[in-house]
Amino acid sequence: WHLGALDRRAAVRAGALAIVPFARPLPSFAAQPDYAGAKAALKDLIDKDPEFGPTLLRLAWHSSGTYDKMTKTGGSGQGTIRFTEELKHGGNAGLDKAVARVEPIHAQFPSVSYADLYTLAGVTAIEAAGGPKVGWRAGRVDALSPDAVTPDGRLPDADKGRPRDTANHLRFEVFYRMGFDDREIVALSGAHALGFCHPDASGYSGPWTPTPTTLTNGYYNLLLNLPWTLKEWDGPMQFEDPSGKLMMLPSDIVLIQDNKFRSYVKMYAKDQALFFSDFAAAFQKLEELGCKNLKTVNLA
Ligand code: HEM
Repeated sequence: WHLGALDRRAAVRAGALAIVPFARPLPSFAAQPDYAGAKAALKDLIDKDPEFGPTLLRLAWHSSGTYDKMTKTGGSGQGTIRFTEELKHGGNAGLDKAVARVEPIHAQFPSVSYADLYTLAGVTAIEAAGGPKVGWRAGRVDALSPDAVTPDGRLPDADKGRPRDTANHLRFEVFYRMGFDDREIVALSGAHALGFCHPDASGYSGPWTPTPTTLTNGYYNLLLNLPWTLKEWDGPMQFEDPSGKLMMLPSDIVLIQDNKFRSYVKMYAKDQALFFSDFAAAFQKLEELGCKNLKTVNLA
């Protein structure tokens, strides 16, 4: 069915343009979600409370760290960590507070999905802590019901008993399941340069480094150079430095007990730039596991 030029003009005059078959689809006037605005609001939240930055980073990681490459389930893509069903998973203790503090930002930018917002919070926190710029792409679509929540047990436990069991857990049950290798496990663990363990969340206590709001390769240097001993207390098994102020989880200490992990710890302890570039690549991979059709957007 083809209209000649004259018929086409007649059709336009008759107001029938929309049914002319060769008319192009009308451009969409729906506003692009304001990702830059959302990022600025997240940055503002962190600037006002720098110790909350690491908690947001942990939120981003736990929202992504449920991915299973075999079944292609889990991952950050559907924003499911906001559901009580997922927040009550053992590993997510304390993250209800982080979800609650992101809520007003979602209310301010409702067209940015929760899934995008949580991962954006992670990369914003890394940058705010002086870390590398991590690539971030938009387009995650929130699940509307908790049906997409994956079973509890996909996030790492900090202690599986013997060091070899903890190492096997990190490798086979958690990080290889997501598609990471040993080098990436050690690079990602460097995030523990930031933040604290909270007795009312995980039960563990204290910061890993003396500068918990600044990302450096200090975590690796402390692991290698301090004499870590068992902390004597009523809480779960953790290690402390001679001052008693810094801590390591059994899953951190495993990174110097296992020879393969240890070689990467040494590598990053010597070279902060290499840590930053490996960390940025691994974190972008993490936050995009299982996500489809992501697109680069302007964040400036
Ligand atoms: C290797 C396995 C890991 C284990 C067993 C582990 C375990 C933990 C535990 C028990 C806490 C304390 C939570 C609390 O009490 O508030 C914590 C905090 C944290 N984790 Fe991990 N983690 C692991 C890997 C990672 C990764 C891959 C990242 C990010 C790339 C990460 C980032 C953080 C951050 C930033 C905090 C501090 C949170 C805060 O200050 O509120 N962790 N982790």
